Amino acid sequence: MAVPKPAERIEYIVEGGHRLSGSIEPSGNKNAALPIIAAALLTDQPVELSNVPRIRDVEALVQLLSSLGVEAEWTGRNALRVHAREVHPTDLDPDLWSRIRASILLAGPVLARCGQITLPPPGGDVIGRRRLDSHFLALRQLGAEINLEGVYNFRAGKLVGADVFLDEPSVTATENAMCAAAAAEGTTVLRNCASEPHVQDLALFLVAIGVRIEGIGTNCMTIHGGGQLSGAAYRIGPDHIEVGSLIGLAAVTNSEIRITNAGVRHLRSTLMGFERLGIVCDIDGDDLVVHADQSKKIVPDFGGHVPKIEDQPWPAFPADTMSIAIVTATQCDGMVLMFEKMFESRMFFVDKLIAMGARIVLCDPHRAVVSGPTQLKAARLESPDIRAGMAMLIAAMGAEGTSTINNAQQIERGYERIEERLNAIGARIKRVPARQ
Ligand SMILES: CC(=O)N[C@H]1[C@@H](OP(=O)(O)OP(=O)(O)OC[C@H]2O[C@@H](n3ccc(=O)[nH]c3=O)[C@H](O)[C@@H]2O)O[C@H](CO)[C@@H](O)[C@@H]1O
Ligand SMILES: C=C(OP(=O)(O)O)C(=O)O
Repeated sequence: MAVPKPAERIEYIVEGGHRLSGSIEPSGNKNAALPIIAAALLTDQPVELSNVPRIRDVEALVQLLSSLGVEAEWTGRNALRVHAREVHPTDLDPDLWSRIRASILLAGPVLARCGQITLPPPGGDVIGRRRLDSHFLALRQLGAEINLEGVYNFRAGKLVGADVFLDEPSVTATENAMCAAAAAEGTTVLRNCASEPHVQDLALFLVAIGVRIEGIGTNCMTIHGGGQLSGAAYRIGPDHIEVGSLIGLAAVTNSEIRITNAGVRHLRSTLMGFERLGIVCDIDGDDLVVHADQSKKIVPDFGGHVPKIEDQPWPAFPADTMSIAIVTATQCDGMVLMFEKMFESRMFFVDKLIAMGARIVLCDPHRAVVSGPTQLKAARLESPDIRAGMAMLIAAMGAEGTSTINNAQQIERGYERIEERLNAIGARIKRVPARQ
């Protein structure tokens, strides 16, 4: 699958009102695959990755690796071999580098490996200001000199371990710092760091190539750097955001589905969020079963007060599941406050749900009150970002009539062959090139 040029737009035509049934397995975690592929540059030995989601962001990162002179080849549908025998961080194509957020994840590994890299500002979802200050703060403390005039230039004669306190638990800043610390001489303590499942996955990958790390899964990691790094075979964990999306989808379409190999140990906050909406899943080994007969009654707070679902850094409810929870709440009985604390533009897509018949009051950029249930009606939609796009796809599948979702290539940045996989369990989605 080639990375789309910006003009290559995809449209989904979605027939609403069909129930789904059967089993579906989530893909590997996008936000784990990206830093792990980047971290494969820390070693000059081959790395074999499996369960790699074959999505647009990953394909774009693989292209970035090739532009650095790194061998990266698909050895199976979801298997990627990366061999960074050499890394040449020169003449980088700004267009390619600014297409995805994850390009910034190469800063730590390439700096560690080559002593310098000059990056164009990264791209990614337009969901509010996306500060990089925590990346700069951490890499500077590990010995990097950083010049930020126009492009971002990172240099380091030698990276040296340090006691780093992040100004916020930024996911990608933690990941960059972990990679730099893995190569830095001595011990690094990373305090106030992120601990999302993808951060843990990256840590386990670093361990697999020979880095000693304590505190994985907590907000304080100790990384013993500077050792010889090897190659490894590593399997990427399931995408808990995709699992959350499938729960929402099943609830909105009144479907019974089994989500296989769902990685249930990372789902507590997600399940708790959906339980507040009256959606209870059964855990069966590592599978999750969403039954069709959900009460979908919003559970009020003690004393009958309006409850809220709010996102926060891990282990709280994930920011990337918020849009999915909002569309799900439109089909639930009662009132709930959705509080998106992390991004200031992620909630604006609710105007599309309102146009479809949802009762939502957007109080400010961070808070929306949803009152349900309401029957959604088909509409012509446009996806602004990965998760809002998925939320629209869910809305369209639960709506009366046939909807069109334009800009659906955004959804494909994060979800692999989603129309094919959902059609296999009963959805009616047609994927077509967008009419210009
Ligand atoms: C490639 C990748 O991995 N992208 C993920 C990564 O982005 P990314 O690493 O860019 O996100 P960050 O963790 O840096 O921060 C996300 C936003 O939350 C804010 N913030 C963060 C921590 C905090 O305690 N308080 C706070 O308000 C930040 O200022 C920022 O606006 O993490 C985000 C938050 O889980 C996810 O939405 C993105 O999908
Ligand atoms: C915001 C997301 O991705 P990115 O950080 O790559 O833009 C996401 O995965 O929802």
